[in-house]
Amino acid sequence: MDHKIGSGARCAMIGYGSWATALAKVLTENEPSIGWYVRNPEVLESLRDKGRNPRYLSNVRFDRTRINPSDDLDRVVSEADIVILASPSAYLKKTLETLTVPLKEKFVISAIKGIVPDDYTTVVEYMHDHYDLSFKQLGIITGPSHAEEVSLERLSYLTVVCTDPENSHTIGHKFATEYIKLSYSTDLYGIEYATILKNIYAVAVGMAVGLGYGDNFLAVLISNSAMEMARFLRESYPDQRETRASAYLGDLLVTCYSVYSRNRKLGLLIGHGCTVRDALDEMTQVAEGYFAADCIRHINARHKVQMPIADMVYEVLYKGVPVREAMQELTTKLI
Ligand SMILES: NC(=O)C1=CN([C@@H]2O[C@H](COP(=O)(O)OP(=O)(O)OC[C@H]3O[C@@H](n4cnc5c(N)ncnc54)[C@H](OP(=O)(O)O)[C@@H]3O)[C@@H](O)[C@H]2O)C=CC1
Ligand SMILES: O=C(CO)COP(=O)(O)O
Repeated sequence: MDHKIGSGARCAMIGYGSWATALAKVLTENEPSIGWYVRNPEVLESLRDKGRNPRYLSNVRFDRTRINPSDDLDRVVSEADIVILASPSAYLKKTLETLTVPLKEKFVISAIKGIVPDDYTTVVEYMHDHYDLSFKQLGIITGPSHAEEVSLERLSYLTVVCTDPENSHTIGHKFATEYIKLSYSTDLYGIEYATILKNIYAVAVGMAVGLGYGDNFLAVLISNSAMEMARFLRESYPDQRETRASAYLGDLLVTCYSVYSRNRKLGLLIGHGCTVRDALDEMTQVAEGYFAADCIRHINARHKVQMPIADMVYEVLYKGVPVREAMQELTTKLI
């Protein structure tokens, strides 16, 4: 396979949470038809009969002639050229467990912002290692983009990352609408880790807000988070990259500030005094930062990058350190 994507390449969405639903909406603005793997019978029936996902972003109405929802993963994948992974990272393995057809001839795009737990690898690394895919047939779609705003057609920027810029542009054209603008990059490693780290920092910001810290401190916490992210990328995988671009800094900012952010909400609940267990139980959507805090700690044991903010989040989430004490200690390490 030469890994060149043709403009007529057919897309399949894997997952039916809020991000999968938002991306499917965007794709169907341009694509005559997309495949869609939906495991949940209630969601499947509703998408087929009413063109609506009853569980996530139920405000979105799909043109039913443009979606092909199915609970047959093999069929959905067989009929596609581009497979878009959009389930939470923690359920990726479970989501793909019924797949028996090979992915070797496909282009696989991750829309996931998390680490595969237990494996301690990013989604791109996981697909490369376990499905024998070349990095040339793997990509990312990301950016500061809450599903809720995308569903309301509020202007958002997405970045497509592939090793081959021509492939990025072919994919990007499929997502370009009046309310979605595209950027492109080849920094697979840096952007994927940025999407993971920003979730941990948003948990830290939520904690600080919940504890009663003000805007002045939040600005310091977020600017230090941006530096910590850049330091991790520089020291773990040096490359020419502009970490102030929207796929890095922009995504960090939106996740730290937006009321839609699930990671910020998790931190907020803990800052307000919930136990970690109660806060997780309270969440109705996935906060990837919870899993990422543990995974990054594990991965960073190799790189030994100074990460006081990620360490603080880990200590609170996994070691039972009281959040007020941990945040107080962190304040002595920020500049
Ligand atoms: N939401 C957003 O704005 C954005 C999200 N992302 C990323 O997209 C990815 C998906 O997140 P998002 O769509 O928001 O998640 P949601 O919380 O909206 O949806 C979670 C999905 O996971 C499924 N799920 C829950 N528990 C299990 C389980 N035990 N086994 C299998 N599947 C399960 C849910 O199915 P069910 O309802 O049946 O339980 C649902 O389809 C994440 O990596 C996130 O970081 C990226 C950009 C923006
Ligand atoms: O990645 C996101 C926005 O760009 C979504 O962040 P949350 O998962 O914290 O809601």
